[in-house]
Amino acid sequence: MSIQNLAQTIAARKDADPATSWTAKLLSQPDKAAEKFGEEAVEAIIEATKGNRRKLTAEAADALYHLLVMCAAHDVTLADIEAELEGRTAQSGLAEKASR
Ligand SMILES: N=c1c2ncn([C@@H]3O[C@H](COP(=O)(O)OP(=O)(O)OP(=O)(O)O)[C@@H](O)[C@H]3O)c2ncn1[C@@H]1O[C@H](COP(=O)(O)O)[C@@H](O)[C@H]1O
Repeated sequence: MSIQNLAQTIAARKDADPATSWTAKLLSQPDKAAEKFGEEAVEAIIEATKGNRRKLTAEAADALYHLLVMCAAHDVTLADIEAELEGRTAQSGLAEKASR
């Protein structure tokens, strides 16, 4: 699944029943969403330091999913994040030209 499709799926869970959807449950509990992102990020770090590529891939997917849920719980969308990244690309381009 693409990150864009995952973000869309998460956004669509805002009106879902927290009893049947883990995503809806986290969206209704922003602090829990943040806690889960922290846990998954630490698990990804552990696998990275162990050099376990397969487990790092799985933990990175968990961390990415929970990062998007945490952001969605605060109405920060993937488009917002992409716009932030785009702004940095433009800035670094300017900095590169200025340093020439
Ligand atoms: N990508 C995910 C995803 N990744 C992880 N999880 C859930 O996150 C929960 C917590 O993960 P953990 O790794 O902590 O699970 P755990 O059982 O505690 O295991 P460990 O901590 O021991 O590793 C589990 O219930 C997982 O199923 C996810 N739940 C949903 N999605 C996506 O979200 C969509 C919507 O799903 P619902 O949440 O069911 O609406 C799905 O179609 C998926 O695309």
